[in-house]
Amino acid sequence: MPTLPAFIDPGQLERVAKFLGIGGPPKTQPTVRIGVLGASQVATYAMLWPARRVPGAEVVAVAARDGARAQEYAKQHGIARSYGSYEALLADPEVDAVYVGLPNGLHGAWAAAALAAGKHVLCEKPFTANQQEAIEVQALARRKRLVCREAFHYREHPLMHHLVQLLGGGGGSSSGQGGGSSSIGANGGGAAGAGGPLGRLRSLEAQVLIPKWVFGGANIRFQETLAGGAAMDAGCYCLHAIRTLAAAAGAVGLPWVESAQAELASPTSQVVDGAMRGTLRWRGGGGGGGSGSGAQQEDVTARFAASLQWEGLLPRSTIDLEGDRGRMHVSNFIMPVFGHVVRLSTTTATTTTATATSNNSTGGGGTTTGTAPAATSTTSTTLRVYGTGESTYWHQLSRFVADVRAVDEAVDSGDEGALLAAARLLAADEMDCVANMGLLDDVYRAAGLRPRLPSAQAVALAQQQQQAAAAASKAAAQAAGGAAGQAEAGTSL
Ligand SMILES: NC(=O)C1=CN([C@@H]2O[C@H](COP(=O)(O)OP(=O)(O)OC[C@H]3O[C@@H](n4cnc5c(N)ncnc54)[C@H](OP(=O)(O)O)[C@@H]3O)[C@@H](O)[C@H]2O)C=CC1
Ligand SMILES: O=C1OC[C@@H](O)[C@H](O)[C@H]1O
Repeated sequence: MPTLPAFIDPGQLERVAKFLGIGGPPKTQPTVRIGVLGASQVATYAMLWPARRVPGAEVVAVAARDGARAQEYAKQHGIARSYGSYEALLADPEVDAVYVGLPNGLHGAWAAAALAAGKHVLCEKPFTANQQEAIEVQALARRKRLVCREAFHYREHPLMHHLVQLLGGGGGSSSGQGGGSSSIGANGGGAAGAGGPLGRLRSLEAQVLIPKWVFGGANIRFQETLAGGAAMDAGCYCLHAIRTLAAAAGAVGLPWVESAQAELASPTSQVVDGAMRGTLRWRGGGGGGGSGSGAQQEDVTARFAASLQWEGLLPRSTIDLEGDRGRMHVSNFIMPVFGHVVRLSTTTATTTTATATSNNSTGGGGTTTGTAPAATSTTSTTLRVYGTGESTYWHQLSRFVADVRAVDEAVDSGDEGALLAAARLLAADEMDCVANMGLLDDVYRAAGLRPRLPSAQAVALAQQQQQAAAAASKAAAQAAGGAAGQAEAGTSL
């Protein structure tokens, strides 16, 4: 039997097969019937492939702006119904939930239209064009008692659950050191208390860098009227991961944006960022960091870097955390199923029990026992966390379907406890989306750019600007013509 080279993970083929939606249990549970807006590639891998393997999820319809393309896509993927407009899909009574995989500037409008039609929504990231739009869409979801979730698929993967548990210090090694164990541990594995094995969290850094060869200049990510920009596309992951991990480690409340710097995608646009970096800060406080000590804590800082014009060869997504007892590096947190690494290094001040024999003034012998700092030792652990080997999208869809069912059942039953649980579930999505979009707005402001606009507003603004520019150039031409005429008249006198 041939052996695989050591650098090839033997589970990888199986994970790739799962990513492609191959295999899986028979579908026996009641189904959430999903409609997809946009006959796109992202819909294929983020929704259609996982739906083949998620019990209770079924894609029943697709809509594209062009009916023939929708039909072709439906045929290719075995989808029962296709529509030539998004409105037509939303009018389908046999669709329970809608996946919005459209350009950023259209997310809010189509999520709202889907909610108004009584459908639950899974909306691609970033949730909307800006925070105001997020507030409005989520308020509608709350009123309609429908799930409306931003598709941060990475957060549902066992890797992210593991990191959250690790930083929260839940469960794990009784050694209190965490890093010393051979495995970080599926159950958290960290020290009980602040920041887990890292100790009190001091700083975090998240990077999502997309090589410049990946998207051409015409891509939606560079379009002003589609709410493009690197912070929107890649930065939203950074901000979300930073918020999630800092909260797990005990940082209280929302950070503020201390500074941000944008690189414009093209010299002709004063709006679209090709790259964005910045710094966030949480004010430390008594008891922050989860220690419960009540002592004054230092601030926590976070840096992020997002790019759509990175010089590197392959996409890169990393998280680095530093606490007062160690540091952690996580690679490929967005697409962990294709390989990722968590490297944890903890430094422990070891103490020894020193026993000394001395003579005291009475001449009798005495023994003094005490502890003295002896040395520090650093332990590094590297591991991968794949869980069952399912993709981030599979985990996302599984949870979405479960939550849609829970909310529908609560509403149908009218049971008070179930309704309360459902309201909490909707509130969690609302707070999360609104907070992330608020940070994105602040990042743009700190970088001297304006927050993005929903497409309808952006198009109207672009038209106004064009009209104003045309009027100004006409006026200038007239003024120049008038001046030339006067000059001519002057010379002829
Ligand atoms: N979760 C993830 O892993 C990923 C998420 N995304 C997110 O998904 C969204 C879509 O990105 P991506 O798939 O790259 O985008 P695409 O350029 O592929 O567009 C997606 C779909 O949007 C529809 N669309 C509607 N109006 C327009 C318009 N005016 N211009 C262009 N397209 C339009 C098209 O659907 P049609 O013509 O068929 O109606 C198209 O198929 C973004 O918000 C992005 O952030 C993207 C990639 C990965
Ligand atoms: O996962 C992703 O990777 C590349 C990005 O440009 C994309 O929008 C994102 O969701």
